[in-house]
Amino acid sequence: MFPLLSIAQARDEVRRAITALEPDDLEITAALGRVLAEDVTAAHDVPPFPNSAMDGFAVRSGAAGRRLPITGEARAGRPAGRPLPDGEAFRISTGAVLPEGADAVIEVERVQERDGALVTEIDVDAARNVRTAGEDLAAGTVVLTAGTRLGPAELGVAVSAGRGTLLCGGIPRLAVVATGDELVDPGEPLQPGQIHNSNAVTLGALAQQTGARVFTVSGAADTLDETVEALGIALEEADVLVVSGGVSVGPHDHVKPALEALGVQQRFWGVALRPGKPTWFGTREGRLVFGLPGNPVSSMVTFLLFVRPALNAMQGAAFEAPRRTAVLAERIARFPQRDEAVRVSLATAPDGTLQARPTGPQGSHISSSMLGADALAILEAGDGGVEAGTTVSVEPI
Ligand SMILES: Nc1nc2c(c(=O)[nH]1)N[C@H]1C(S)=C(S)[C@@H](COP(=O)(O)OP(=O)(O)OC[C@H]3O[C@@H](n4cnc5c(N)ncnc54)[C@H](O)[C@@H]3O)O[C@H]1N2
Ligand code: MOO
Repeated sequence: MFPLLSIAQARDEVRRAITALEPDDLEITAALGRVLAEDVTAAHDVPPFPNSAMDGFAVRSGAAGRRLPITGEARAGRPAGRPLPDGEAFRISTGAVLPEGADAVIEVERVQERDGALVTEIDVDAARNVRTAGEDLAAGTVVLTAGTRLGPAELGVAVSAGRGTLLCGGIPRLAVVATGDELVDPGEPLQPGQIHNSNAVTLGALAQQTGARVFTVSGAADTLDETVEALGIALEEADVLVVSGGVSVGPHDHVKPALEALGVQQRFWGVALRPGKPTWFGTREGRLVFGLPGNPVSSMVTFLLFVRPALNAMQGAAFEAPRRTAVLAERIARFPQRDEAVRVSLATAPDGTLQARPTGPQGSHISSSMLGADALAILEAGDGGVEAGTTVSVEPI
């Protein structure tokens, strides 16, 4: 396993092995959660025309107390069709085109209406209740950039900008194989020595959350033959294969020899990271294979640090989310040999600083330490501890 790579070196190895997937041209209703593979430019001004922000009357600006005959109407989708003559008012609905000749809208509740005319109750300044063309999105400007993950708001902006389809990064096809004789499916009773296979569920869920299509989740017993068979089947279809467990140095750890037998080329094995030391990474013809340590926290942390960036980049998004800094709310003992990814919850202190508080005991088997974790605080290896009040680097989960 030696020499151990640093987290950054291991990530560089992963980054180098990635090829972005072929993009898909998608109907916009099918693009939620996908990564934009092109810049989106506003095809026209949004709003496309000056319009009213209120139900009321289109008028020329002027002092209170004017009497203006109501001689036309502009409704949403049905413009008045002629300019507003001086000294008159057009009835207007919210969102209707402001007629030429008008420069303001007076709300219906600010006028007295009698005998086909209105009397203004207030001074009306120019531009009152008028939404100008392009005030939201100006024609020709880039409103969304390639690499953006598309949520409901992004889809709405793209539609307003004139788009009905979007070019989106491809979806990685991902397989999870959990290895170990001790594993039992969720909800099944446990016999002596058995545990529930939680990693298959957490890793599949993390992959789905990162935009991958998890097409198979399977298990393999601790024999070389069965491991080769399960990994071989998964590799047929997968862009990314995630294997849980069996990557350490035990006599029943068959993942590495199995991958070797399947022609997967090792890129690294071993990272100076706690939890996650025995993390393994290899490739076969552009397919990525991650062997993640079996401890439940180790597998989640190494997924977040290595697999998630790869999935993001394959879809055309940034490889890593930018790190932030936070102030430690409690002292943390340091680990002498490896950098440590401490699960922390984040909160903003009254003075505005971001505070990071460990989620509790940090053993790699304490799956509950992932509950309520907002980020991984990356602490450098060393002696002693990192005191409360120290600024540390955190990676959002
Ligand atoms: N002699 C040494 N032993 C170990 C070393 C070492 O350097 N020298 N490293 C330790 C570290 S660190 C880790 S992490 C683990 C990783 O081992 P494996 O990846 O081979 O994982 P397993 O041995 O298969 O399992 C470890 C642990 O996790 C539980 N597990 C496994 N799969 C699942 C699953 N799908 N769902 C839930 N829990 C799972 C398993 O029962 C074990 O308790 O190795 C150390 N040993
Ligand atoms: O590196 Mo292991 O993942 O400490 O528990």
